[in-house]
Amino acid sequence: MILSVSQLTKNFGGLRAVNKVDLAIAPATIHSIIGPNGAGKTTLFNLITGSIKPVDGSVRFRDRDITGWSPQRLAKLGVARTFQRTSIYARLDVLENVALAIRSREGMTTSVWQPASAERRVRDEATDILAKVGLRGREAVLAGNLAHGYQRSLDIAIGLALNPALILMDEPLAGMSRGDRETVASLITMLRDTLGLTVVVVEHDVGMVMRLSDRITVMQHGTVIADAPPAEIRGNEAVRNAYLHGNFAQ
Ligand SMILES: Nc1ncnc2c1ncn2[C@@H]1O[C@H](COP(=O)(O)OP(=O)(O)OP(=O)(O)O)[C@@H](O)[C@H]1O
Repeated sequence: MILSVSQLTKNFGGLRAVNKVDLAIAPATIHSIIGPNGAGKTTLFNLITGSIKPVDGSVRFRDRDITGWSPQRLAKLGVARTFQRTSIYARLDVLENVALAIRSREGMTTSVWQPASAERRVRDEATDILAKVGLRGREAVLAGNLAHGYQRSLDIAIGLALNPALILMDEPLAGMSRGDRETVASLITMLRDTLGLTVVVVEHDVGMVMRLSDRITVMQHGTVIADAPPAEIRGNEAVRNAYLHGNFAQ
């Protein structure tokens, strides 16, 4: 397993938002976490990515205990995340957004203080990453002027700039048109198939999750109620009951 979560627990006051959660993520897979509103998905995600600390339990990445590590430390180890709201700088161009992330990975200061060769290397790498996510030809566009779907692709490019082995995505399809969702879904598949990355996705679009994922973990009231490949999840009665209004008809 590339990532293992064991008995992870987090309380908010009297509320146990994440309750003794176990999770095992296999390398080079797309593993989705779904569940109704308030199930604890985002809290679990934040516990894994280090933005909050658990009261109990542990998170392991490969052979290392990373429980409570900061996002910066995790990034150095190869764990990246993308956010529900995009983390792009709208007033910088597309290339510069990725270049910033590369410089930050390398601990470089602003470009004027760098030798030209170092800066060229950064820009070449940024250009390569943008090509991978389908943004070739859009390097000079101001990020804020990109269409919504492309902004999400840029977000993913920024994540890739950290050179991760594992990328965690918080609702990558949220608020998108059908066409944009298809674009981002293909991109996520490419991350696994072409780049060999492991992708963990928290997502509300159950229909897309079913098509996209190798494995799905379903949460309700802070606990895991099912963990299986999509075909099994589809037929799972506890999961059906957790979702009112027949979400699985999609
Ligand atoms: N910072 C916080 N302080 C207090 N309670 C919180 C906090 N964050 C989350 N909660 C509560 O913890 C529970 C789990 O919330 P969480 O956001 O993890 O669920 P979720 O499955 O991601 O839901 P959604 O699908 O609506 O985003 C909810 O009852 C929520 O109200």
